[in-house]
Amino acid sequence: MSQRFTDQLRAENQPAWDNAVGHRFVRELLSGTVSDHTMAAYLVQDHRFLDSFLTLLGSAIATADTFEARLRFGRFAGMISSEENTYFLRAFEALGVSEDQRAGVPDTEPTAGFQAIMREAAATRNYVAVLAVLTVAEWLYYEWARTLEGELPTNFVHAEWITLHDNPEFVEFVGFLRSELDRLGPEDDAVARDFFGRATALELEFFEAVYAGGDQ
Ligand SMILES: Cc1ncc(C[n+]2csc(CCO)c2C)c(N)n1
Repeated sequence: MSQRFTDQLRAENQPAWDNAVGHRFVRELLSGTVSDHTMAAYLVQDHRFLDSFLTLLGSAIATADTFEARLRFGRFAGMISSEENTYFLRAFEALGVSEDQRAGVPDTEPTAGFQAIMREAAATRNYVAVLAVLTVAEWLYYEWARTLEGELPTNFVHAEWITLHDNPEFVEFVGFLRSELDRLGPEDDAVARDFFGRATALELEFFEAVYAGGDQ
C-alpha cells in the first residue's frame, strides 16, 4: 500500500516535526516540572493563537466541499469556544496572571507568524491550504500528548493541557483532518506542501520562543 499523503508531508518535515514533538517544553509539561514562569509565558501566547485559529476554522466551514465536513468543523468550533477558552482563564487565575499583565506582553515572533499564516491560509479560500495548517496544529499536538508515559501531572494546569490534546474526540478529529488532507491534498500538492512545511517550522519556533526570554 502506498504511504498516506499526510505521512509523506510529515516525513518531509523531519527533523522539525520530531524536534517539536520532543521539545524541552513538552518534556517538562509531561513530567509536571515546567515552571510557572514558563507555563504562563506559553499560555499567554497560546491564548492569542486560539483567536486566529477560530478564524481559520471559520474558513474551513466556508470552504469545505461536503456538508459532513462543515458539520464536523462547526461542532469543533463550538467545543473550543467553550471548554478550551475556560481552561485558559482558569489557568491564568491559578498562575496569578491578570488580564492587564497579559495585555502588556507583546506577541513573540512565532505568535505573529502563526497569526499571519492562519490569515493567509484563510484568505486563499482554498480548502487544501486551510486543511494543511489545521492538520499540523492538531496532529502535532496529539503526537506530543500521546507520548505521556505513566501518570498525569497533579497540577490541573499541566494535566488538562495534556488531556485536551489526547482524548477520544480529539483523536477522532485529528483522524478526520488527516483523511480530508489525504483525500484532497494530492490534487493541490504544492499548496499543501508549502503550508504544511511553514506551519511545522512555526510550531517548533513557538516552543523555542517560550525559553528565549531567559529566567526560566
Ligand atoms: C502553537 C499551537 N499549535 C497548536 C495548538 C493546538 N491547538 C490549537 S487550537 C486547538 C483546538 C482545540 O484544542 C488545538 C489542538 C496550540 N494550542 N498551539
